[in-house]
Amino acid sequence: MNNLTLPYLPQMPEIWQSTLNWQPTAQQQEQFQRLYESILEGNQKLNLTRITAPEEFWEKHLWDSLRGIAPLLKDEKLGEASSPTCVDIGTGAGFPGIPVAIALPDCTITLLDSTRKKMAFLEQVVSALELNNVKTLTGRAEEIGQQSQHRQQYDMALIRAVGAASVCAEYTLPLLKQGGLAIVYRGNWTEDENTAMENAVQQLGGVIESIEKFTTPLSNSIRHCLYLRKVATTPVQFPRAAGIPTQKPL
Ligand SMILES: C[S@@+](CC[C@H](N)C(=O)[O-])C[C@H]1O[C@@H](n2cnc3c(N)ncnc32)[C@H](O)[C@@H]1O
Repeated sequence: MNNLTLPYLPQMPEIWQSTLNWQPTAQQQEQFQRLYESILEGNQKLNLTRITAPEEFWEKHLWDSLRGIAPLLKDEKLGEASSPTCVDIGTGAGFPGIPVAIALPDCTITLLDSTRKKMAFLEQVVSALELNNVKTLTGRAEEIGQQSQHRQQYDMALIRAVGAASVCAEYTLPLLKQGGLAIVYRGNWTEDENTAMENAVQQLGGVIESIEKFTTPLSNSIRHCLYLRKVATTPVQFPRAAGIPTQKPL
C-alpha cells in the first residue's frame, strides 16, 4: 500500500539536525516506519489516532514526541543517571513514549494507560519493533502514583494530551525520584496558566525549571514544553483518588 510509507522529504535530516541536534540511525528510521505501519493497522480496529497522513504523522507524532526530549538528546538534563527510567503517562497509541524509547535505547520506558485494549495493542507494537527497553502498565495514574513499586521510582515522566496542566503535574511528580524531571507537552500556554501551575507544582514538591516555546517544522503550529523538576518529597495525599485531580484541579 502506497500510503503506508513515511514521507522522506529532502529537508528532514536537516530538520532533525537543526531542531534536535540529532538524527535517527538507519535502524531507528526503520523502527519509526514500522511504528507508523503498526498504528495504521491498529487504527482499523481501535480508535488510536486521527493523525494518519504521512507528513502529519511525522511532524505531530514523531518529531513532536522527540522535541520534548531535545535537551536530553543533547544530554543536558538527565544528570547522573546512566540508565534512566522513564514513565509515559496516558500514552494512548504510544506517544511520546515509543519514539522516545527508539531515540534513547539506554532509557527504560514504562508506557502507562488506563485503557487495557490500548495497552494490549502496544504490547504487540513493542514486540514488532523489537524494543527491549519498554514495559507496559495498565492502570490509572492516580492509583499507580500511590503504589510503592512506582512512587518515587522514575528519573523522568512524560505526559502529552492527558488533561489540564495541574492534573499533569499531579500525575507526574509523585512518580519521580527527587531530582527527577517531568516533561509536560502543551499546545498554547499563557501567563494565567503559569501562575496556577506554579502553585500546583509547588504543592507537589516541584518547581517549573523552564518553559520552551517552539513551532513545529512543517505546519508552523505553536507548542510549549514545561520542564518540572522535583525538588522535595511529594506529600502523601497526592495524587488524590481517581477522578479527583480532574474534578478539583489544584
Ligand atoms: C488524548 S489521549 C493522549 C495519548 C498520547 N499521550 C498522545 O499524546 O497521543 C489521552 C490518554 O490518556 C489516558 N488517560 C487519561 N486519564 C488517565 C489516567 N488518570 N491514568 C492513566 N491514563 C489516563 C487515556 O486512556 C488516553 O489514552
